[in-house]
Order: sequence, then C-alpha cells, then structure tokens
Amino acid sequence: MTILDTLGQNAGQYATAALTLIVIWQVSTIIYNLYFHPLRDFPGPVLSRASGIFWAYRHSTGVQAFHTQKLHDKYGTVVRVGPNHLSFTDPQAWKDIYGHRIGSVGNMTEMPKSPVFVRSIKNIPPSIINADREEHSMLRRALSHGFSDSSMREQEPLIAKYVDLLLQRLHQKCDRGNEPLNLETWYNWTTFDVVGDLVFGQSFQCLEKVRTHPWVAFIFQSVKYGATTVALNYLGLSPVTQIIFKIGGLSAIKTMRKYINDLLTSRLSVKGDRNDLFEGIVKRREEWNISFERLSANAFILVLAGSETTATTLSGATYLLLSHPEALEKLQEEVRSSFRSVDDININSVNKLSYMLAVLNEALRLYPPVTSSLAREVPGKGEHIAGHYVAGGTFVEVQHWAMNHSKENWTDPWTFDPERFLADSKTPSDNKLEALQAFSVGPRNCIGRNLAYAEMRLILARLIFDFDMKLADDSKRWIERQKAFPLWDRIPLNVYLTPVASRP
Ligand code: HEM
Repeated sequence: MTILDTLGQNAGQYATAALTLIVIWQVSTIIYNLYFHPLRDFPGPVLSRASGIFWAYRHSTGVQAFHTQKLHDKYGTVVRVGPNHLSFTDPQAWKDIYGHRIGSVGNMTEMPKSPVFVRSIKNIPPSIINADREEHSMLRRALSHGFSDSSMREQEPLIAKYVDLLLQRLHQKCDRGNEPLNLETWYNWTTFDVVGDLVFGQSFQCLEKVRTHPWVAFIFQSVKYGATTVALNYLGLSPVTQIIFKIGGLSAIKTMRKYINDLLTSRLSVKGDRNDLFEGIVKRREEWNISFERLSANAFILVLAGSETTATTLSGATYLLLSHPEALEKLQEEVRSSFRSVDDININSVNKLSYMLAVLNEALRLYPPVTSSLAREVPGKGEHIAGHYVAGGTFVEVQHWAMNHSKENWTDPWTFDPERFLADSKTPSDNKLEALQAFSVGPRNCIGRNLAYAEMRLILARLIFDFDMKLADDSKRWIERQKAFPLWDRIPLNVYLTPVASRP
C-alpha cells in the first residue's frame, strides 16, 4: 500500500468520523431541546421546538411574523417559536418584557436586547437602538429635548413646508383624478425629507426633484439584509455573517457612509443652536467624546426610524380607508367640517380630530410598521412573564403582528373598525386596547411618538381636505401581498386623487 493510499483511506475515515459527530451532535441537540430544555413544557410545533432553523428561514424570507401569529391562534398566548425563544400575546407581557424594572436581577433597569437580534454585524458602531444601557440612557437624555413638545412647536414651520410641497406636487401630478399616483412613495419622500431636515439641516430633495434618493433604496436593502444576518446569528453562525458582510455589505456601507459623512459634516458646521432632533447629541459631542462614526450611526438610525415607520402607517391608513368607504366618509366629514381653509390645519388643530386618531390607531393595529423582532433576553436565573416562569437566557418577545391580530385581545381582530378606539363608543366591546403598543413601552420605547402622530395627522388631514381618493384596481389586497423583514417590503399603493375644488 502506498503513502497516498494510506492518506486517502485516513481522509475518508476522518470525513466519516466528522460526519458521524455532526449527526450525533445534531440528534442530541434535538433530543435535548425536545425533552430536557428548560422551555420543554411550553407549547409550540415540534419542529420549532427542536431546531432554530425553521424560525431563521421564515425570518429571512419575510414570513416569520405571519407564521408566529398563526401559531398563537393554535397554541394560545405563549408559544415556543424556537428552541430558546418564546412569543407572547398577553398584553401583560409588554410591561414584563419591555417595562422599567425596579430592583430586579443584577440592578438591571431593563431586560436587555440580545446582540443576536440587534448587533448582527460587529464592525458597525452602535447607535441609540442597540447601545448598551449606559450609552443608551446618555443618548436618550441628549435627544429628549429635540423631541419635546416645545421643540416640536419650533419645528412645525419646517414640517409644514414639506407637507405644503407634497400637496402642491400631488395637485400638479394627479391630472384631476385621471392619473393614479403611488402614494406609498409620495409619503415616503415626504417623511424622508422632513426627517432629513430635522437631523441634517437639509432635506433629501425627494419632493423638490420628484425622485427617490439612493438612501431610501439603501435603507430598505439594509433592512432586508439585516433579516438575513439575524437569521444566521440565530443559528449560531455569527462568523459567517461577518464574512458575508465583509464580502458584500462593506462596499454598500462605504458608499452610504460617504452620503452621511457629507451631510453630517455640513450639519456640524452649523453655527449656533438649531432646535432639531440632532442638536442634543451634537452639543455634547466633545464633552462625551462621541466619535464621528458614532454620530453617523445615530443619524442613520434617526433617519430610518423617522421616515419608514411614519410613511408605512400613512400608507396603511390610506389603503384601509379606501377599502372601507363608510370609514372614509366619516373621516372626510370630520376633517372637512373642522376647517374652513387649509390655513386652519396645523399640528395643534389636527390634535382635536378624534376619529382621525382612531383611524390611525386602527391602522397601526392592522398594519404595524414594526411587525416583530423586538426580542429581549431574560437576565439572571429567570423571570415571570405574563404569569409564566421563564428561565434566564431565553429570548422573549411580543410581536406586534401577533398581538394585534389575537382573538383573545380583539373582537373581530381582522376587521378594520376604528370605532373600537373611540372612548365614547356606545358599542360594548371586548377589545383590550392596552394590547396595542405600536411604539413599544419602557425605557427603549419610541422617542419619536409625538412627532410621528403630529406628522401623520397633518399629512392625512391635508390630503382628506383637498382630495377625494379612489384605490386603483391594481392596489387591491395591498397588505396581504406584502412580506415583512420585519419592516414591510411595501408595494406600490396606486390611488386616484380628485381635487375637491374641481368636483363637478
Ligand atoms: C408610526 C411611526 C412610528 C412607529 C410605529 C415607531 C415604532 C418604534 C418602536 C416599536 C420602537 C422600539 C424599537 C426597539 O425596541 O428596538 C421605536 C424606537 C425608536 N423610534 Fe420610533 N416609531 C415611529 C416613528 C418614529 C419617528 C418619527 C422617529 C423620529 C426620528 C422615531 C425614532 C425612534 C428612535 C430614535 C427609537 C429608539 C429609541 C430608544 O432606543 O431609546 N420613531 N420606534
């Protein structure tokens, strides 16, 4: 026998041994997950309890949130969606998972976010969304003034400028109701321009130039890509994620960084105070020694969080209204009887539109901008969540999509019914309104909530005041045809707009 033969034989034996070890490891993991894991008594489908691969696959293909909702329908308010992962639809879970925690394990004031879900790429500097607790509370304090009511009053003329421009463009382009317009894009351009100005001191000129800025496309690509990296990390393949990022993501990030860096440099050169969303961080830049990269990461997150979500809700509300003529009629009646002219419509006056608020809340329920993926990791030895004892190290979450469509929380959960949110509604209802927490709760909840409502009310009021709207045939079943990563992969929402003044 030659040396080569012996080597070949050995290589074959090593490969067989390695394969056998992998199979034994996989089988024992599955047996452990099913029969010995601390979560073994929680209900869920056998495949999800046995391996994380099914959750990871669904997450990366944009269908995970929909599947989890179906599991809740079948198994109840708590479901084991992965071997080490529970999803809850009991509203109490909002407080137990995301709420402030006083005197809890290890002096922790919050249940921490897991790097698996929020820091899938290690090389990208953290921002407010994924910073650790200390850095997060510093950033949050610094930003809070820019999001206060008094700041919003100062920011109103800037917001109104873009809303005016949106309306002007829609009048120019609508061809008196003969040319359908993709409102999903128009909303996105508007919210993007507004937040661009509120962060960088200049808009992305989407409305001005009637074109999508490369950032808009990049933001969504990064969200989709993020779902895949989370899925890989979920399976313990973080090193693969880092390699894929180095090969594919790095050059895209570099291109985007150039855009951000130019805008940021120009923002940092502004002399004196600018009462916008970013001023609080800019002011403390030197005192806290915040690097340019960290500033840039926070600016990116503010633009993403402040544009996508608001545009999504406006699109969802418009679609749902146009698919429910009786609700549209009520809203038209409310808006058109409340104002004599467009000059009366402002952030203060739209606050009084109670039916509009109910419409927006119902849209946030049926089409939540963040469908899922706000997972936290149970600290210490374990915690009680919605009456269940959950072992330390478990991923726990409330998924908006599942919570908002739960038959335990809502009467007719799939029906668009804004009335359920009206306090003076005479109809008896079993709706648990506290189940809707579109902006999350606790120390990491949405800091932009008031801004979002102000922007959405203003834009919707202006549209309803100026136009009659009709959904184009190609935009029927608009929600059902989309995927979520876990932000929506929105498809065009084509609408015919007829100026009210030009109606025969
Ligand atoms: C309908 C509109 C919006 C919805 C539904 C929404 C929803 C949310 C949710 C669910 C979170 C928690 C994320 C987490 O736990 O990881 C969040 C965080 C955040 N949102 Fe919003 N958001 C909206 C609009 C806005 C706007 C207009 C801004 C302004 C820039 C904004 C800025 C932020 C920021 C900075 C955070 C991180 C807060 C922190 O970690 O302390 N959001 N948002």
